[in-house]
Amino acid sequence: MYKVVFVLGPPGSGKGTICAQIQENLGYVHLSAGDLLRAEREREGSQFGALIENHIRNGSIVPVEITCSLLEIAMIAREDANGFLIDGFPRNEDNLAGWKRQMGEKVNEQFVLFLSCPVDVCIDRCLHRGQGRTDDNVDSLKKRVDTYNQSTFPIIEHFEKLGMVREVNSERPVNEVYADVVKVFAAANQQ
Ligand SMILES: Nc1ncnc2c1ncn2[C@@H]1O[C@H](COP(=O)(O)OP(=O)(O)O)[C@@H](O)[C@H]1O
Ligand SMILES: Nc1ccn([C@@H]2O[C@H](COP(=O)(O)OP(=O)(O)O)[C@@H](O)[C@H]2O)c(=O)n1
Ligand SMILES: [Mg+2]
Repeated sequence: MYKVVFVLGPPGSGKGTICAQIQENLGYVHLSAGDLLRAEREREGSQFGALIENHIRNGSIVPVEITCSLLEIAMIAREDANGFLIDGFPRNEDNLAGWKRQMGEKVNEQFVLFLSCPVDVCIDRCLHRGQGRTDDNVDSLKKRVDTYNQSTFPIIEHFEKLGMVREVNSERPVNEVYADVVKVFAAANQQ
């Protein structure tokens, strides 16, 4: 069984930043669904490049069969891992249903780390992220925030009802956010 922590929050809430630090210090392997999709988009011979780029620019969600397979392949490649941080997934009902079908029997879901941050702060961070992403522009960001509110927040609520959500306010400086996140992991791993 793979041990899994889902990391969710609006675009720019700091998911990638915090996951990198947890990977470095706690030995979980960081798998960003967005990074895996961008790598697949660039892969020579991929049938999905154009489809993925359309979704990314539109801030809409790629069909789960593609994303979940990329995640599973990446997990199989790191079977030695202590656990996995699944960053930016599941982002809608389709993601959640597909994950349950494909991975439900193979994983132990520890908790959901929810990085909460006001949308205006998140948008500002994305506009200054400096990674040259095709979706860090005002038009795409509006759509990404809509998708977050309409499709992703209900998934967080679903996990909340199951008692699985650990919310950390990520509007604060990274070191303060990280300190609280470490406490969440420490508590979860004591059980
Ligand atoms: N707590 C924070 N305070 C200020 N800036 C942050 C914080 N966390 C992340 N950032 C910056 O905001 C941008 C988005 O962070 P990132 O980790 O890529 O977020 P996400 O993966 O949730 O979109 C990056 O430029 C990052 O350096
Ligand atoms: N589960 C996912 C995650 C990302 N994506 C796509 O990839 C884009 C970028 O996701 P990301 O996680 O890298 O974005 P951030 O929240 O890190 O800013 C999303 O807006 C979607 O178009 C997806 O389709 N399905
Ligand atoms: Mg990210």
